[in-house]
Formats: sequence, structure tokens, C-alpha cells
Amino acid sequence: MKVYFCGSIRGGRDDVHVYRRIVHALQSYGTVLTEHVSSAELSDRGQRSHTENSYAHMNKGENNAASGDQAIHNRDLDWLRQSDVVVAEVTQPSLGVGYELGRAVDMKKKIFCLFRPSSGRILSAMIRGATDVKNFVVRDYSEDEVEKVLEQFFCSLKN
Ligand SMILES: O=c1[nH]c(=O)n([C@H]2C[C@H](O)[C@@H](COP(=O)(O)O)O2)cc1CO
Repeated sequence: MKVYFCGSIRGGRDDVHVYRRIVHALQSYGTVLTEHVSSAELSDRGQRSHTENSYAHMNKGENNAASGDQAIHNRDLDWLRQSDVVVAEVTQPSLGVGYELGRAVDMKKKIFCLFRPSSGRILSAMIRGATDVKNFVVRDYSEDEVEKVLEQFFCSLKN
């Protein structure tokens, strides 16, 4: 099973610790194509947070030069096409995540969105309201429920 995980990068990295927990749990169900989204080394500038030498080791896809952005976009859409399921943490608003979800709907992917009401945010109606889209599920959860809600979702795929 190939899993495409979506989480905010340039939209803000406040929830990266939650992304790590989700990706860790997802790895027991299959291959996570976008593991880098959960990397603490990626800053909200889409770059590793350290300066100088780290640029030499930077994963080419995650720099913010224009050509780098095109490579990131094209690589991620390739991964999205390959994926069997899309899991998105949507608490931290992110243009990129919203775009990925829209493209995934168009590709008729199975989509599972996770939102934490404890954040005090109100989820976009374009995500919460997509209830008539087939295979598009939005689940409210708290951080300590990550493993449980993912287990429920992957079990539901078997039925
Ligand atoms: O460097 C990147 N690498 C990358 O894979 N993405 C993808 C994966 C994430 O699910 C999503 C985050 O979008 P944004 O950066 O607009 O928050 O876009 C986004 C960026 C930066 O926009």
C-alpha cells in the first residue's frame, strides 16, 4: 500500500510533531511516499532550518528556487498518482495541502483528513463540506488518538 501524506510546510510547521506521529503510524500500513513532510529539519520556508553547510546536503526537491518548486510540484503529483490512499493533517491551513486534496479528489483517491478541534481553528468549508465526494472522510481527533483513528480508517478500507 502506498500512502501519500499531506501536511503543512510553508503554511507553518507548528504541528510537525503530530505529522511525525502520524507518519510513524502510517508506516505500519505501507510505504509513506512523502515522509519528508514530517521531517523536523524542514522549515516553513521549505528548507532545512540550518544554514550554510546544510544546503549542500539539502534534498534537492525541498529548496525554494523556482525550478526547485516545479520539481517539488511534479514529483509530488507523480507520487499522488501512484498512491493508493491520501492521508492529510489539515489543522494547520496550507495552500499546498488544499491543492493536493483537490487534485486527489480529481484522481478519485481515497482520502482521509484529520483535524484537531482543540486547535481552536475552524476547518475550511471546502474540506469539511466535501461530504458528497466519494471516499472523502474528515475525522476530528486529538493527538493521543492518532493510532486509533488510523487503525479505524485502514480497517474500513477492507470492508
Ligand atoms: O517543499 C515542499 N515540499 C513538498 O512536498 N510540499 C508538499 C507536501 C505537503 O503536503 C504540501 C505542503 O504545502 P505548503 O508548503 O503550501 O504548506 O506540499 C510543499 C513544499 C513547500 O511548499
